[in-house]
Amino acid sequence: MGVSFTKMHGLGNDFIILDGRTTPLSLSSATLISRLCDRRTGIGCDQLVTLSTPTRDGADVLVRFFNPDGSEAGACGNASRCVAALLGGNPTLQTQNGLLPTSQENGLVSVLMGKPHLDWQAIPLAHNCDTAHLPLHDGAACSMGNPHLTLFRSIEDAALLGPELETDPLFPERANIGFAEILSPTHIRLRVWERGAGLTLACGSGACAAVVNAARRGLVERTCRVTMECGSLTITWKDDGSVLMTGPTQTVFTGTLDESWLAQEQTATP
Ligand SMILES: N[C@@H](CCC[C@H](N)C(=O)O)C(=O)O
Repeated sequence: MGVSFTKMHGLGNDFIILDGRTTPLSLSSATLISRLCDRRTGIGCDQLVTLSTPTRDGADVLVRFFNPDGSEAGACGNASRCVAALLGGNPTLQTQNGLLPTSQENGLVSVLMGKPHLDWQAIPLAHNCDTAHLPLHDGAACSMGNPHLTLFRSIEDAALLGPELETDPLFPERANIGFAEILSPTHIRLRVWERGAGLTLACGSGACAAVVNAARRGLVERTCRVTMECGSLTITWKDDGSVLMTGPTQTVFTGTLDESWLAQEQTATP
């Protein structure tokens, strides 16, 4: 019997969601993940997401996020919102970055992404830097459970500068690179070169990081609309320090993975 999956997206940031809560999945190979994410020979997505039985009190589901290069990410904002929409109700998600409460209202899905990590060791950076004014294109860095650099410059620079900055030695775990244009004190236009995925149409944690990094520098207020290629998220950096992200999600289709893929899992070399 094949494995069923759901294809979803949040503002064009698209995901394969594999639900292993009833039938546990053995998805250990980075090679297989890359093959599934491939848009020509696999299903195709920006991130592959697995659901399993939670291990922490108060969580409804354990969620893991994988990039097309096979690497695992500690956070994925848009996928978190898609999982909440898929499960319905207001599930609490167990992630590498802790428990994330979710809510749904008027067709929009919110995730409380937790508090950004602003100190250089937690992002992590390779050495001590003023994380709001990095000596790298005058960017600002923070972690939303995954590392983000935000540069306040044209979104047109993303394809050119993103690849080399993702692997800059300043980021020992690589980084997601956001290009943010400040349109007004409550509106940012953003494009993100994602670690392990390249240019995507939207990045939820990148939108949170852009608002946090811009607000730290006094460029925007703590609630902002962040517009990406296919629409906008509303981000609020709350007074208690946590970041709330709200926006639309869409289920595209459900399907069943051909059994031959499971044989690949047995033979694929990580
Ligand atoms: N698209 C995501 C972020 C996915 C993970 C990222 N590429 C990483 O490696 O940290 C989002 O919506 O946050």
